[in-house]
Amino acid sequence: MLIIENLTHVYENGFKALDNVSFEVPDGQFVALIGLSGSGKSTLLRCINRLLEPTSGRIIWNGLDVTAISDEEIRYLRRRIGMIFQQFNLVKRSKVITNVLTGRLGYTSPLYSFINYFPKSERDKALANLQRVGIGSQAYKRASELSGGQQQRVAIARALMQDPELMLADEPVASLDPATSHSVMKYLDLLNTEDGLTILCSLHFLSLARTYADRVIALKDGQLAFDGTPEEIDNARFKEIYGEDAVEVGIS
Ligand SMILES: Nc1ncnc2c1ncn2[C@@H]1O[C@H](COP(=O)(O)OP(=O)(O)OP(=O)(O)O)[C@@H](O)[C@H]1O
Repeated sequence: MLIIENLTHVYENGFKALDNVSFEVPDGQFVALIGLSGSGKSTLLRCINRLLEPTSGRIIWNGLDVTAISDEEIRYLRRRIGMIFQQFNLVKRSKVITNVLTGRLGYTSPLYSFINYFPKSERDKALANLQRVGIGSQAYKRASELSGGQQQRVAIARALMQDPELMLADEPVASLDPATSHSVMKYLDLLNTEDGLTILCSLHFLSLARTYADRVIALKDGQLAFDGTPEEIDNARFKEIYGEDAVEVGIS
């Protein structure tokens, strides 16, 4: 269970990007985080794994007060929480499998990565995770040779090396075309339904949230603007979240 309690984040320049946000996510839920660009989605996701320091409020994850932990505990936290990003963040000139193996770094000796040696058990795990996201055959190509959708699946496989219990996805398909977006989203969906992985995923397109999420949380100007099922978002709610002039466009 993830509990967000009165979370506020104020950037150094004084801008309040998150304003007293509260909600709870039970284990195993697929939550889409929506809202206009600048509404605070990335800020919220980054507070959860302490890439950003919350200004006030609390985040409790599986009983652990994330807002009050030591640096040592932050390392443990980041091992248990996977994260993927809009720009994939791969080392493009390295092989796909090497990129995936770096996801295991919190677990194995740093010396392994320094000498570019990983034990067979780790390599087998990396290959299995690549197979899981449908790109086992690409393991020995350079990451730069893969398409955007494939690169994002490498990033998912890398996050899976941590055996995460929670996956944070920050606009994972915002750089991809519609068809490719589904090829990434369907694997997040698979990990959610087959492994019960809890997913918190920010998305630009509400239609993707409608297809994949159990629940939608919307932010507007850093405040919680909606929390409910995708079906509950009718035209009036849509305009509350995105503004009067907004029109829903599909991604199909
Ligand atoms: N380092 C920073 N210093 C000051 N303001 C910031 C900083 N980073 C982000 N912001 C501002 O905080 C607000 C929320 O940003 P955030 O990236 O969380 O929004 P978002 O909903 O994820 O948007 P996008 O969809 O564009 O990524 C924005 O207005 C942004 O300009």
